[in-house]
Amino acid sequence: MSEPLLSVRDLKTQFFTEDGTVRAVDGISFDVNEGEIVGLVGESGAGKSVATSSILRLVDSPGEIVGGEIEFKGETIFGLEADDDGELRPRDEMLTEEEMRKQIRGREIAIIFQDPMESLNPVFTVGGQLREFIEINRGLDPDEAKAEAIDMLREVGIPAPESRYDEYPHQFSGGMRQRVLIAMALACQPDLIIADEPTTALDVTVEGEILEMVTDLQEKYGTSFIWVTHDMSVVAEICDRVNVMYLGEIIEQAEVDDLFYDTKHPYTSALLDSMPRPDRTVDELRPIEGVMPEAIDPPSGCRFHSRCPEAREVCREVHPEPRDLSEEGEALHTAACVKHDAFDVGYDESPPIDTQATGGFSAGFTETGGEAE
Ligand SMILES: Nc1ncnc2c1ncn2[C@@H]1O[C@H](COP(=O)(O)OP(=O)(O)OP(=O)(O)O)[C@@H](O)[C@H]1O
Ligand code: NI
Repeated sequence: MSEPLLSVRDLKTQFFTEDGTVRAVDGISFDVNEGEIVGLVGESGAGKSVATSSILRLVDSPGEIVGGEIEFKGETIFGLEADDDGELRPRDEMLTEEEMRKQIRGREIAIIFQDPMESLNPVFTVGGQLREFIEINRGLDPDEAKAEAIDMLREVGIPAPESRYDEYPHQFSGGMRQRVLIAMALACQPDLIIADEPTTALDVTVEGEILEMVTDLQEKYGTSFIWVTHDMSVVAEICDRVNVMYLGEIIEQAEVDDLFYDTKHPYTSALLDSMPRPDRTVDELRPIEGVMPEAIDPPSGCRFHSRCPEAREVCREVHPEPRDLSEEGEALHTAACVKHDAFDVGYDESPPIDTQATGGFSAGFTETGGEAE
């Protein structure tokens, strides 16, 4: 197999706040291969955005990447080594801040955010901004860059691109603005586009159209994507492989069909049960019980145990690292859950525990309530 385009190993990013250390990304590993759309999925606060900004080394104080390796096309975006005194310092071959700015960000790795108005300047025309971006990054002269900008607007499905070129961002709908950002991301022909929930704010029809367009463009240009979302139906629609995040960790990683039809982590099952599906009625929808604990003080053992319907005593004690649970000859499928035999820590003998998901509390209340009446 060829080298992955991007490889992330044991990445840790923390925020040093007054209340303590927030372990926003706590040792995640995953790859992105050429031409793949890789999903990063999980509830709000799971660490998806911190993970993607770490890849571009765009973590602001009080945040810091404190460990791990990020390799992109054989170059070291992040990597530490111990010096003679045992202190960790950046490895010599780690790209400098200037190299990140000039070579990587926007050019080789582009990023698209949820809110297009963060990236578009309201006082300049859409076309002007796109043209300038192409001029600067690709060294084209203004006329060539304008022609290219119009082509790109057409490419992302903006009708009458010649006339819309001179309009301002507020004259575009949310969906059209998001298409402009995709055009901008594609304009430098990057190898990787990171999309951080770009369709979350859009209505479902517009979202569907954009996802379809992205799939087409991906095939045409062969660009790799990391697609961040909390929505499993988006994952189903466009991803080849998926990483499920919970409280700073990747708890399951698989090809999209394996994730849906051979789910191995109870959190992934819970996410899937909470999602509307054509083959289910609304009554069958089950929201995930409880709230995600704070990343500043994660639960002991498995971080999901406090909300897990299958939690046992051992889950409170053992912190599982993801393991490959695929059969021989199958694609990689990792999960971090000790209910699988591969972990061999005594799950089967361990007594079940009450959690927010087993109805431990609510069952108690209903019983007493019933008796009182
Ligand atoms: N500047 C910051 N200072 C302190 N904590 C932060 C900061 N930025 C993020 N965090 C914390 O890091 C954790 C991960 O946040 P992140 O934004 O990556 O979540 P997310 O999965 O992208 O969620 P969402 O779906 O809401 O975008 C959260 O606990 C968040 O509170
Ligand atoms: Ni986010």
